[in-house]
Amino acid sequence: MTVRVPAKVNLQLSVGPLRDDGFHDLVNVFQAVSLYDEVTASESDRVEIVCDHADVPLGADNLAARAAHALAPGRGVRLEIKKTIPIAGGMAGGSADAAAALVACDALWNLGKTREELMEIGGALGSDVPFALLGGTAVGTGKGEVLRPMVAAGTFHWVFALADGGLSTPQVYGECDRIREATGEQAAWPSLSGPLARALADGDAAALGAALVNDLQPAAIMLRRSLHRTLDEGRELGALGALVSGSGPTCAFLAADEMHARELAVSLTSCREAVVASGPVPGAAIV
Ligand SMILES: C[C@](O)(CO)[C@H](O)COP(=O)(O)OP(=O)(O)OC[C@H]1O[C@@H](n2ccc(N)nc2=O)[C@H](O)[C@@H]1O
Ligand SMILES: Nc1ncnc2c1ncn2[C@@H]1O[C@H](COP(=O)(O)OP(=O)(O)OP(=O)(O)O)[C@@H](O)[C@H]1O
Repeated sequence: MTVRVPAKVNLQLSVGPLRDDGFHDLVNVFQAVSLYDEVTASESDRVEIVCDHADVPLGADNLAARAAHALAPGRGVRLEIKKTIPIAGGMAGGSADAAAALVACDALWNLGKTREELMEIGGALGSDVPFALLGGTAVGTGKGEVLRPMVAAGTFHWVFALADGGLSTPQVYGECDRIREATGEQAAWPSLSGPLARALADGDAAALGAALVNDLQPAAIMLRRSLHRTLDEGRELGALGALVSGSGPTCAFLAADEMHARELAVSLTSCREAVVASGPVPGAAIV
């Protein structure tokens, strides 16, 4: 049972005040993009993780293993993960694998859960997991797990500048809080950007590029200064919009069309690798 699952980019990541449970209330506009991991589930007497990437943990802390356990505690499965989504890159790779494992195990074990039921289980594993099951373009509130699909016309063309090494998501949120405290900035209650929603509905890449926003960006740059140069380089090369993806360190650039995306990708020099992708695409699905 093989499931293909997309990465995400955050088009609007507005971070509200820190809650008592250690999470922040968000307005989080996700778009699923055509960079995919694949998870294959097969019968086994224990939970067993195999992965083609050395940086991914193979124990019970692997998000795919946690997903299998959440679906049917004590039941065995072999989960083979093929990674393309950067690890700790701000594109929800681990969450994507958890979503894929939920879909693959549900099918392998004939559990017949609805997508909504899987999203509910996924939400307890990580804030980004429900969106990896839904795909498309959607706005997440709460921790990011309460999702409402958004209208997006046409296809948007992206370039992702992949960095060496990752950034820890809790550390980036913590740095965001630290900066706010140091500057005396009060975290505003977040709301969906009207210009962003209109740009999506109109399929207007230039307007979307101008509306992209990520409140975690200053924190990610503080922890990885080189991101500033990468973002500047993309803007100088004519990107319609440039921002850190989620908690980083991947940088996302919006291009005018497919050709523009390819040109941008080959011209970027201040990153390990630049890849092109388009969105929106569907969420985790059996292939
Ligand atoms: C940065 C984003 O990727 C944007 O989509 C997400 O907000 C993070 O989602 P995720 O990786 O699934 O994160 P989780 O595993 O749920 O949470 C990891 C840690 O990130 C911080 N966190 C996450 C989500 C949220 N709304 N507020 C937070 O402060 C918390 O410190 C939490 O302990
Ligand atoms: N299947 C998995 N793939 C990648 N990382 C995993 C997986 N399971 C657990 N992890 C752990 O989770 C950490 C974060 O990985 P992940 O790739 O999900 O980060 P991310 O893309 O920045 O997440 P997000 O965008 O949701 O904040 C890794 O450093 C790794 O130790």
